[in-house]
Amino acid sequence: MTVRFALIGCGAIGTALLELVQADADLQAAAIVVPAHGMGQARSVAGRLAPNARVTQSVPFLGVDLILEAGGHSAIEQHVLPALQRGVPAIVASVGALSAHGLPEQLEAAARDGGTQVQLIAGAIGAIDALAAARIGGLETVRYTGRKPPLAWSGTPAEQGRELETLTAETVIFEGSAREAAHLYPKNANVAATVSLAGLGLDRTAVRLIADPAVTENVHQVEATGAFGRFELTMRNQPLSANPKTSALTVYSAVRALRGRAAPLVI
Ligand SMILES: NC(=O)C1=CN([C@@H]2O[C@H](COP(=O)(O)OP(=O)(O)OC[C@H]3O[C@@H](n4cnc5c(N)ncnc54)[C@H](OP(=O)(O)O)[C@@H]3O)[C@@H](O)[C@H]2O)C=CC1
Ligand SMILES: O=C([O-])CC(=O)C(=O)O
Repeated sequence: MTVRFALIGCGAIGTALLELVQADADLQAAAIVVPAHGMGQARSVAGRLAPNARVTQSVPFLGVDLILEAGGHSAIEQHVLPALQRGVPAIVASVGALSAHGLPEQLEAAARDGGTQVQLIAGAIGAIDALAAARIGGLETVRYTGRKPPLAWSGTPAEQGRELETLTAETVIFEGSAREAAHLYPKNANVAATVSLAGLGLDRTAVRLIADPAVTENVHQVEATGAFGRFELTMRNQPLSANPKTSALTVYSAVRALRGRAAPLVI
């Protein structure tokens, strides 16, 4: 069975994903969906990595079995909700978008109306299976700390009142709930949203974000306690050269989710 997918967004994740799946016999990039100003660049990526894909500004009505979103928060309302309503299943990378009040419920309603399902990928973090399972027994505390090199926070509120390029010591740039973190840092705190949605929820998950000149990786730490016991997780992820805000593991997580739709055995 060949799964024909539409890729939403053709930036760092989208391009690296196309590169990894181009030789997969049972996956076919049927469409690449981008904003008007991104059509030229997406055509050039398609020419190199997905010559049979249509480059469009909206998900085609025909010939698409699945959509994979890697376009940013705005792509959820623009492309994912309508696709779900028409019965097309979706895999979502921009999990932080679900920090908007009402959006998780809208996604659920759209998927229910379309008789389909939306999958949020684990992305740059691990142990989401353990956390979601632990929730069933009852969680007490979940803490998430995201630590990245200073320049990975450029173009974010972390720049207010400080020069990221000249930081000499680790600096806490945010402390608060996962909901606030995901809202304020849409390109850097998707993991905060993922951890909270799997665990204690967007408002009860404590988040710290740190700009640290001593690290070269994107470091994600989760500490959880509950009836299951406790765990501490540290991920030291290599950033993508095309976008240092984003870890390479996010791409692998998206590819894994995609391959899982075509594979006869899934782990
Ligand atoms: N779940 C996780 O663990 C992680 C999730 N992410 C999220 O994944 C998403 C993609 O990341 P990444 O590839 O690194 O980001 P990039 O900025 O490299 O690529 C995103 C691309 O999508 C385009 N785009 C913007 N809006 C839309 C839209 N409405 N429809 C289609 N395309 C759109 C952008 O265009 P333009 O630049 O012109 O706006 C850009 O080309 C981001 O939301 C990011 O925050 C990232 C890392 C981890
Ligand atoms: O890719 C990462 O390391 C995490 C990230 O950007 C996010 O949580 O949005």
